[in-house]
Amino acid sequence: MAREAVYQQSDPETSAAEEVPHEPDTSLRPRRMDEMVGQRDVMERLKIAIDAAQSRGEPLGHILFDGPPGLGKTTFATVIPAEMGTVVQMANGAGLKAPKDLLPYLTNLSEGSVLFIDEIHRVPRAVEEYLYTAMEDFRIDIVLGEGVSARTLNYELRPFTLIGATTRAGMLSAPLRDRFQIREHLGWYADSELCEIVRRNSIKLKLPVDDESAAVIAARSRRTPRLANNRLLWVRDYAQSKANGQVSGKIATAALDMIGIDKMGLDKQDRGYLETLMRVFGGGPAGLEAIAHTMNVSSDTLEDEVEPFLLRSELIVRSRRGRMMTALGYQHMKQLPPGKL
Ligand SMILES: Nc1ncnc2c1ncn2[C@@H]1O[C@H](COP(=O)(O)OP(=O)(O)OP(=O)(O)O)[C@@H](O)[C@H]1O
Ligand SMILES: [Mg+2]
Repeated sequence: MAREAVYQQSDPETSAAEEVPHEPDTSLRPRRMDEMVGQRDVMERLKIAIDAAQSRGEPLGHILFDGPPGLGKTTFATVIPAEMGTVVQMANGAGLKAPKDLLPYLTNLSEGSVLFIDEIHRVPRAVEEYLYTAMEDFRIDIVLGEGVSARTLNYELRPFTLIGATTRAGMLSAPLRDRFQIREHLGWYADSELCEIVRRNSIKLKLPVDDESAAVIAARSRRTPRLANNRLLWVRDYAQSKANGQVSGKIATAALDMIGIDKMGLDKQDRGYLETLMRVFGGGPAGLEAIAHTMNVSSDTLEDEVEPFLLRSELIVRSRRGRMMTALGYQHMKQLPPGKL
């Protein structure tokens, strides 16, 4: 498939902060559970739940996935219905502004089918309340009209499974969170798992990639499958244009260096964050909003996409007073901490 055509199909709601376009989710995204790599514990628990639901002939319990972007929440939400042999409707929390926006999805449900709500933390409270009875009793009560002429209509729904995904589990209200029988946190991937993803996808892309190149790409993918795919696609372009389509460790390194992805996998935006915190705020503590304003990006982008990995890698810490560089952060940026000059 032509590169352009592939990119047009990529997920429109995910941010395009990367230097390279988003990966063609539709072609590299696993379609079945056994095509997925890693997240073994999560997978095992889900398989048990699916097995049990199928043998009882009941719909699967509602499932909530949380974790940083690109770790497989949407992928799980698409492979689970495939395993169950059922259909899935995809909605986004940001699009469900009023209760009426929820209705077409709920009334379209077939028995045992799945409704996936991405970014479920963005569902407003007024809509969320309709989800409570839908999830618990497979019923919705709609109020029509206003004041004395208002009447309530009760709709019976077909038993279904709600799958919610969020990067911000903390923003979910307790009543909503508690209505999910299964809650799974998706964590970062091991380098060996990313290597395996790169290896499998290079086969799909018909691009021979040796172990060394796969290791370079994996090590620079911030423990995130989406980034591993993006990096792999860029390495493919680079190799096709500069090395007759032959990928080696050296070629992969040169390709990723060229788009500003360093040895740890940090991209320009990640380093821009560290740079800002170091130079403008003297290493911190600095507030998220202040850093976001200075960098001219949204604080949501920083909080969802940039900070989790920097925190995990201990390049920054978060305290009540704000974000601060760590000694490791300074070391990575090849700078001395203030006071050591
Ligand atoms: N376990 C996995 N095995 C193989 N590939 C994976 C796995 N998880 C994710 N991927 C790949 O990474 C891509 C991004 O994953 P996905 O869209 O599921 O992330 P997400 O958690 O929904 O991210 P976001 O929070 O941005 O919506 C997928 O299209 C798929 O190609
Ligand atoms: Mg997603």
